[in-house]
Amino acid sequence: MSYRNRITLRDSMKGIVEEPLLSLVPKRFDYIGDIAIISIPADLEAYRDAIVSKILSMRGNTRAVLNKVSKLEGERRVAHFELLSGESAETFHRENGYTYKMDVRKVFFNPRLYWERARVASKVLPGESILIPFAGVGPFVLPSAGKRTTIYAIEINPDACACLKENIRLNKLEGQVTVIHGDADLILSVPGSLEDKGFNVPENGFDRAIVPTPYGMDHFLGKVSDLIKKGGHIHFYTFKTENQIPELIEDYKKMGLEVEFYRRTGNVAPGVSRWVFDLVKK
Ligand SMILES: C[S@@+](CC[C@H](N)C(=O)[O-])C[C@H]1O[C@@H](n2cnc3c(N)ncnc32)[C@H](O)[C@@H]1O
Repeated sequence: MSYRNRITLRDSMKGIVEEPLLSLVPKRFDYIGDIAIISIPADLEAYRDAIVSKILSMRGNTRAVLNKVSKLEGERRVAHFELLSGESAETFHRENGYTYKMDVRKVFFNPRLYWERARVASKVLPGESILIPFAGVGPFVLPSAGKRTTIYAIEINPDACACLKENIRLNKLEGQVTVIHGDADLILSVPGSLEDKGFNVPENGFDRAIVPTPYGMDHFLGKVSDLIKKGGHIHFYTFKTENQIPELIEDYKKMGLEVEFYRRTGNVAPGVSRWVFDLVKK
């Protein structure tokens, strides 16, 4: 969860870091489990130890501090981190009632999306069969499986895949989730490959798909839509500027997908946001 107390990290560094450098101190940072994650600008190099000490004093059980030194990279969407304090980047994170084990340096996980994941899970109905490509360590998988559904999850990063399997076990959801390690784009392109890999594809299609699409993979929506039954739901994530949205809604309509709801779920670059579209197949 993000550190959102009234006293920000920047406030608490007043008197230690002087202006104009003080304005470079991030106001907020994230926690994944007991690991604090910050991005310290290069100009604050001389103050790194002081910043780490301050972070460690802010929450008693902080076991490690990681400095994010690159943006999310590659198809695995993993950033480079420096370990500024502590022994390892392995942690247990609690979100929406489920426990996630992960090594923050090897997998993608964004703790700021906890509310959005709870929102999507609240739409899931018992008995549904649900396709979740780009599953990561399972933050969309576990809450959906917890509703007595059948989940089919695909993930390309072997480390994320191993964590996902471990998290299914940790949360006692074995038997409800089939996990495939592989390229979802490739798997969905070859007819019959889902069945070959152990997925029990329902005759009329899946009831629902949750698609936390990586950047640049919007073409994936057509492939998913082909696998969803009429009246079924797709929660589709995409990166767009606000002025692209009206045209996108028209495109979805032309694909036979009704937009039931959409909203911004975070900013990723100046002017560009992550949006979610709740779509219904007509
Ligand atoms: C934006 S992250 C979302 C992860 C997870 N759903 C979450 O919300 O934390 C995208 C995930 O898709 C995986 N990925 C990227 N390309 C993929 C592909 N072609 N097939 C399957 N998984 C892929 C990445 O390894 C990463 O875990």
